[in-house]
This record gives sequence, structure tokens and C-alpha cells, in this order.
Amino acid sequence: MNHTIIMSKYQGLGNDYLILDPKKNKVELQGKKVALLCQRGFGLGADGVLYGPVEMEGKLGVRIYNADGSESAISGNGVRIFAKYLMDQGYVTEKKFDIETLSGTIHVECLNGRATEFRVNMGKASFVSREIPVTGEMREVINESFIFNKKEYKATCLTVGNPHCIIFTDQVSEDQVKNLGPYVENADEFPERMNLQICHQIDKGNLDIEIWERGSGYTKASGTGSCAAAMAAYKLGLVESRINVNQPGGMIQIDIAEDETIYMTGTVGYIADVSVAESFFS
Ligand SMILES: NC(CCC[C@H](N)C(=O)O)C(=O)O
Repeated sequence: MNHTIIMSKYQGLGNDYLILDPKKNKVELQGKKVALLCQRGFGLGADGVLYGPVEMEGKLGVRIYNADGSESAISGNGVRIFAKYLMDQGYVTEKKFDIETLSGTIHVECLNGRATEFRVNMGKASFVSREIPVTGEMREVINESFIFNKKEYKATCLTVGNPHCIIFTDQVSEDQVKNLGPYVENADEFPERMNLQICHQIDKGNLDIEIWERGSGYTKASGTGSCAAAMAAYKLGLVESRINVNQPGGMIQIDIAEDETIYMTGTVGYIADVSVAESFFS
């Protein structure tokens, strides 16, 4: 008999994830299968896969995969999406709850009755080279010169649980980030590869970004990318503590507390449940 696997598809401002729930499906997930599932021609098509709920530290956790099958410790849109999934499926009934990730415990709060808007405590950023990681002597990587594809850029690098490189420019475009992204992602200075945001400061409370994700390429939105761009701009004195981060899929609001804890607020949406042939996983 041909069994089917049910996966759910959700999006955070057009950054789309498939969810595979091991409590409902008896399949193991491996990187190669993730890459196939995420392919838009031969698979279902997505920017990544969320595998959960899984037990982590005795609590509800999620494992986060990029479209190429590599694993990321955290995803901002992924966490909001997974929070909605947990509520939609009745795994949690409270408005405030925690999700375990490889980057630690994430506190989320649902802001509305339809479970489409969440505020998430994303913790603190670090600009320290060894923590990001960026090669070379130990330092904070702020407004530093890098050569990408034979051209010099001033970049600020930081980790918000995953690594980000922020380049400020006069304007941002899809073409620009698509051309530069692969060079930054795979630069020798970044031993764990890199997410790239090119960023334009509009004023003290607004940024425009375009995103190239490590392991997934061009995406319409990024939660951690929004946190990283806002935090880099804050560190450089370009913005105040509430920042609207505008991106092709919409806007994510970032609030930076006095102790520099980052709060991300944004929407998510359910797209569909999809039935996938079990043979796809064999
Ligand atoms: N979509 C993301 C980030 C996903 C992980 C990233 N590609 C990485 O490998 O670090 C988000 O919304 O934060």
C-alpha cells in the first residue's frame, strides 16, 4: 500500500517553509531529502524545512533546514511560522510559550486571535569575530573592508544565532544582492558561510533590505536578517531603538531594548497541507 506523508506549508512575508511533523509522520529527515523537497522543479518548492515538534531539553523544539539541506541553528521567520503551527495544531494553548532551537530557548508571544502575528525575543547579537565566525584576529567586525568579487565593500558582521554580513548602500535591488550574494556567502573569511543583507537607511526608524540567505539563496524576507540589519544600523548610530525593516515580502518591526535584547514582530500565514508520496523519502 502507498502511504502518504503530510507536510504543511507556511510563509513569513513570502519566506516559505515546509513543516514535517514527526509526531504525525513516521519518517526520518535527511539533508538530501530536504534539498529535493525544496527544489521548485522536482520537489514542492520552499526556502527551507522545519522538522518538529521534536523533544529538546525535554521541551518542544524545532530543527531548521535551509533549501540546500544544510542546518541552521535559528531562523526568525521559521520560529514565527513554527509558533503558528504549534497553535494551529493544538500543541500549545497559551499565548506566551517557548520554542527550543539549536540556538537556545526562544520566547514567543502571539499577538492576535488568528495566530498570525508574533513578537519574539531573539536574544542578543554579537559582533565578535570568533563568535560569528569571521577569520583573523579577535575583534568586533564593524564597518570593515572586505573584497568580494574583486571589489571593496565596507561590511559589518554579527551573529544573532546565525551569521550575517550587512553592507550599507545608497539603494538596494534584487539584482545587486543576487550578484553579490554567492561571493559573500562563500568568502574565505567566513568559515561557516554567511547570510548577506544589503541595506539602505531611509531614516532613523526605517531600513530597506534585500537578502541573500546562506543555503537558500535569494529570499523575499528574513527574520534574523531583519534583526541583524537593525542591530548593525543601531551599532553604527544610524537608527533609534524601534526600526521598521522593509523587504520585498513586507515589513518586520525590530525593537532593541536598553540591554540590547532584540525583539522581532511580524506576521505569518498558513498556505496548505500537502500530501507527499512516501517513496519520496525512501
Ligand atoms: N529565513 C531565515 C534564516 C534561515 C537560516 C539562514 N539561511 C542560515 O543558514 O543562517 C530567517 O527568517 O531568519
